[in-house]
Amino acid sequence: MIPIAAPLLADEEADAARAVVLSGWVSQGPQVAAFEREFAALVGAPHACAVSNCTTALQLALTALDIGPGDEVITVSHSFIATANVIRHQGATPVFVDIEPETYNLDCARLEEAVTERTRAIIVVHQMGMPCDMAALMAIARRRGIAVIEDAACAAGSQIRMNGEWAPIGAPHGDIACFSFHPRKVITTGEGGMLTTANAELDRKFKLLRQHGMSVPDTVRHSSSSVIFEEYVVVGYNYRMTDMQAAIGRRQLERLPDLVARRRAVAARYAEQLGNLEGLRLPSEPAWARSNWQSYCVRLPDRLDQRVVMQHLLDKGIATRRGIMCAHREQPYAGLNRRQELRQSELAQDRSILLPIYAQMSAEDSARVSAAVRAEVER
Ligand SMILES: C[C@H]1O[C@H](OP(=O)(O)OP(=O)(O)OC[C@H]2O[C@@H](n3cnc4c(=O)[nH]c(N)nc43)[C@H](O)[C@@H]2O)[C@@H](O)[C@@H](O)[C@@H]1N
Ligand SMILES: O=C(O)CCC(=O)C(=O)O
Repeated sequence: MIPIAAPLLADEEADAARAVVLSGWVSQGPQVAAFEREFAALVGAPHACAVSNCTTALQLALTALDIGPGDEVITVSHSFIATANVIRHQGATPVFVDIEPETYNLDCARLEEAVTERTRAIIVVHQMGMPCDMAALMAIARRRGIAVIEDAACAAGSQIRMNGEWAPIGAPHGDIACFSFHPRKVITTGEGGMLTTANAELDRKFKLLRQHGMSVPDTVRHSSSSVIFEEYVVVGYNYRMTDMQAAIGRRQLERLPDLVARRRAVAARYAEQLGNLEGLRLPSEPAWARSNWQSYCVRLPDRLDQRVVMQHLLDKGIATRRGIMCAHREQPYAGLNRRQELRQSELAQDRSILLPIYAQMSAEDSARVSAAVRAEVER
């Protein structure tokens, strides 16, 4: 069976987790602090804050920006449902903008028509690891005074060229970037997330909010020679990452450049093997983007039925997924007023499929997938 995805975890990660277990300190502690420092350095961000997953990272981002009832947050419907859910959980209103079919990312040409005087933030998704056009987006956001949160759940290791310079996603290019370390992502800690920002005050808020609003962290009190009484200065959450997870994350970070290089090689093989198929549209990078290829999404010819193609591939032992879901088609969002048609989002969900891609995928396996796709298209 060729899976849709597979994390690359080995002895290094197992040994790192074992060492933490045997150390006796397993909750958020020195490993989390080191993981934050190393992640910040890798993406070129002044600050990083580790949390339990990317969904809680997005929630903290909105909370730190004081987004709540009466506020509107612009995002895409075409994303994993957590992107919309975090807006709803704040009591704010998600406003969906359509995507551009080439990158599956927010169509910046459709952005301004969705802005109102209530728009407080944009959650822009770097979908499947492909950077969104941040130059175009930030020009609009800055002009209109709207905060920008990057949902970089899939985008650790992706790069964008801004003002002539290549930079990792997460620098950040908006106000806050949020990452996921779910096993379906390029690097994993089982569950896990990270917020990066250049704003020290926002970082201070994230670190307070993730740990119950506690004024002096338990780690500090634990190693203090004088008695300290902590206070609880805001209504916080428990969104901590454990030291076992962080220790695994540190080993995964060391692998990140190699993991991305290997995924890029798999994507290049797909492009070569599937490039000349009539009616099949392959993903491609704009000149200013380098994807980590978290997912490889192909748009099927209109005459093919997505589910039938997926079943034929599964019958041959090849797992796929349908195009990224659209939140506006799910029950919790069915009654939401829509400000624009989401035609490209719906077409992307209904007419695309995600092919298997992971760092350790053999050339033989990607050739098998390509041959199976070719058979469907030429059927
Ligand atoms: C591109 C999108 O990818 C993912 O969406 P998706 O539709 O592929 O998600 P799901 O179908 O729920 O996929 C999760 C899959 O991720 C794999 N997976 C999940 N957890 C594990 C794991 O621990 N080990 C291994 N080996 N594989 C794991 C399984 O194949 C599982 O089916 C999500 O991560 C989205 O957030 C993302 N936008
Ligand atoms: O639950 C999932 O499938 C993905 C969610 C995720 O990536 C996260 O919250 O970190």
